[in-house]
Amino acid sequence: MDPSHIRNFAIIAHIDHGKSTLSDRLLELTGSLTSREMQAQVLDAMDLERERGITIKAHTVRMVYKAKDGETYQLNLIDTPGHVDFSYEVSRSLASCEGALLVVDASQGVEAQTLANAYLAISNGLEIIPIINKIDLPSADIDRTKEMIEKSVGLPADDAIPVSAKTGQNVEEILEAVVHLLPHPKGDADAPLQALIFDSWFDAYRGVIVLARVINGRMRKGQRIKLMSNNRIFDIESMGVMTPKPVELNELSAGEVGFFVATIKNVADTKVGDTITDVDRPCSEALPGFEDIKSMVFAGLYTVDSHEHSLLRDALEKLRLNDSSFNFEPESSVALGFGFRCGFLGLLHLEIIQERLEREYNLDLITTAPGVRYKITLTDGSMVEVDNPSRWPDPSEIEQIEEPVITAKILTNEEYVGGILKLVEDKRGRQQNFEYVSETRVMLTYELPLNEIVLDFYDRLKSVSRGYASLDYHLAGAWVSPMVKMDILIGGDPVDALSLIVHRDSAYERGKVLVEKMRELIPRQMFEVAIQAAIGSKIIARSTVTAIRKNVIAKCYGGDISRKRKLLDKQKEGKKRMKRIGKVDIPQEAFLAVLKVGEE
Ligand SMILES: Nc1nc2c(ncn2[C@@H]2O[C@H](COP(=O)(O)OP(=O)(O)OP(=O)(O)O)[C@@H](O)[C@H]2O)c(=O)[nH]1
Repeated sequence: MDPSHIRNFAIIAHIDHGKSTLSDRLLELTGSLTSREMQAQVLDAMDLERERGITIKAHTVRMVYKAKDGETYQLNLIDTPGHVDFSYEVSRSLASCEGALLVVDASQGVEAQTLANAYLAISNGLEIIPIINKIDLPSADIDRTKEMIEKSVGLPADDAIPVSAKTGQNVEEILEAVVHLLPHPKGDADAPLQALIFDSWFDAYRGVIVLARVINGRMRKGQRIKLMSNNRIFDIESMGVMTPKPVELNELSAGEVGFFVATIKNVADTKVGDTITDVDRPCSEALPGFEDIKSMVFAGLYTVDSHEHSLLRDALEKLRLNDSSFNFEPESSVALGFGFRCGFLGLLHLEIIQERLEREYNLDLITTAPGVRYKITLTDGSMVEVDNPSRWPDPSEIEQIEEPVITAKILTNEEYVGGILKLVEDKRGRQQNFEYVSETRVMLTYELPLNEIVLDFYDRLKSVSRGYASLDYHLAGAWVSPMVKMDILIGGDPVDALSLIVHRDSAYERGKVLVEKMRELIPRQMFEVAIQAAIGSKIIARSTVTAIRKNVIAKCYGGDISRKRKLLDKQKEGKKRMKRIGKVDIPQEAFLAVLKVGEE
């Protein structure tokens, strides 16, 4: 199609501001969907996405729109994931667009991810149309929202379009604005092929499916293509667009967006951000902005039942086919047996993988405390990267430790600033900026060690702000910090899976709270159990689970048999979620108790 009649755009928003609802409404208006098909929100296809109300994978839909000027346009809506863990994917989806709709909830106003996403769009050179959504709500305040868009995002808001994605009010105006305000793509269809991969996944029936934006040249069925980051060569077997149903095509040319299936076996070969070119007539250089995304958060995954270990490996392999940003390698623990050390983009990513393993593969899992990767310079001058406490070098061999640091932007109401400042100081944060973005809203910019964020930061931020704070972060560098390895001993034996890396100055406090928490979580046994926290050979905290005196069944003395049965069943149920370590049964929660340490 003639590029002057193509518009490629994304919808960006803070979580829950109505991106999916608006996308559905646009599809409906352009006749891409009948209202019968609208029952479920189609863009959030996976069950898990729907249940959690978040969009995990980016998708793209082609719509055909007959505008009021009588012309017919091809509108490609590129859906972007909304969460910080996936910000690289967001930035690549944006790089395949010329414009973006910035959706802001009129009752909430601008939030941290509104800003983060708006800045990503601006830095990718996109034209932005502000959309003020949810105007049907009684608490909607259009003027205030406009003011926030101008003041904090720095975009003119006079032309912002007030809509209700729920009732459909004013939504058609958005389509007109897309056609008239957003620039059309400018590629050259006769140049050598240059296309950007902005998503890929594994489909059980079709193999690896890649979403790409053709920047220059043409992509054709049967074409032999090369991926520029790894020089791998594949043949395009089929291609097309989602409408949102897949429709096969023979060609996509400069400016267009679509999917293709090639002879690709492994989704890890198709890296988001990579450039596709033609083998016989290659382009001279790759598109800018390619990054190999690295895991930021690491945790061990083990099955409660050690016989299920190979099932876990199969499940991880299958999940990895679909998600190249997640990786794993075998590890073993004296306490937990054989398991896997896994790397994730962030905490939400970890939770998603863990939940899918439990739900789709029916596995009962133990996750060890999530941590980060440290760069350690040893006294002999060599350097190692350590993300697993069990590989922590002997302190006498450590010269210097560097920990990853993020820049966090927290947007909140004035009245919660006090509580949040205390929290970020507690978490070793260093203030970079403190700024009023409106009369009552404050934007705090802090540098914080990532290690402190993966523990319990989100939950505590939510509780000190009663939910009125939003957070966005990106990796900013590293600090040299005196980190130490803290071991937990149960009944005198160190439990390797409970070890964690903490800052030296908070080790005592952490240790104290942790052994106390563990004491509450570990059920009483027939004997006394000591719980100790230690740094090296030095015990820094201790608590004791006292022994049970009576047999539980004795309580049912004289009772009828069904009560006794019930009690035994209940005990069995309890046992299932326990892991026996040495002589002691430790419940699953105890392994995550380290996460709760910061809570009052
Ligand atoms: N009253 C009202 N509710 C809306 C409107 N638009 C969306 N909602 C509701 O707001 C909630 C969030 O909407 P979604 O469309 O799922 O939000 P989202 O931004 O896609 O969320 P993520 O995919 O999680 O980023 C849902 O309960 C919607 O029904 C609107 O115009 N008015």
